[in-house]
Amino acid sequence: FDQGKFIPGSFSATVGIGFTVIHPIWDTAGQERFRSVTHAYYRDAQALLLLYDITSKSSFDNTRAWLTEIHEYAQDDVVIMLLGNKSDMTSARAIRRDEGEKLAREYGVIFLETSAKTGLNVDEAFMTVGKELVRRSVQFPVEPRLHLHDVMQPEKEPPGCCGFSRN
Ligand SMILES: Nc1nc2c(ncn2[C@@H]2O[C@H](COP(=O)(O)OP(=O)(O)OP(=O)(O)O)[C@@H](O)[C@H]2O)c(=O)[nH]1
Repeated sequence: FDQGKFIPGSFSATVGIGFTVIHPIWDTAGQERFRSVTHAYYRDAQALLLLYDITSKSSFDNTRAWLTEIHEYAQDDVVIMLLGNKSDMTSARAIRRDEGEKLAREYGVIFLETSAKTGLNVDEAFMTVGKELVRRSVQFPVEPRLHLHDVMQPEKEPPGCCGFSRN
């Protein structure tokens, strides 16, 4: 997915294809069988976008399991966004918007309905996550974990004049 839309024909089971905007973006596979692999991807993530398909009840039910698991494994201050994707497929809709909103409220995460096909709310989703990351970094600035003096060697006296000797 690129420039607010998905690229037709470019879909496959994905376990880590990404591109760089500010931070790397990883699209991990949502299937159960990849769950143990995906821990590694999202454990240190600052933001997570969790997508379900509004035409699929099972995909919606699956996001509840993901939200529970993310609470356990992800960083405490991670920004989580729940996205109900395929909102263009109105006639096949299986999950109402208010059901998505309710789930998001339950887990205290941000919610939007998107369409990767038409681009509806795709930019908004990334902008909202970006703004929330900035807001949190201003509100709760993170102490640097590594201090320069921890890694710098103390300056040593040069061994004699000019640092070399002649035989
Ligand atoms: N109409 C419509 N189709 C979409 C939309 N987003 C994705 N699709 C289609 O849905 C199918 C699955 O898309 P993927 O992006 O591979 O789904 P996924 O959940 O990431 O699948 P995995 O890579 O297995 O995790 C593809 O045929 C896409 O073309 C959307 O917003 N609207």
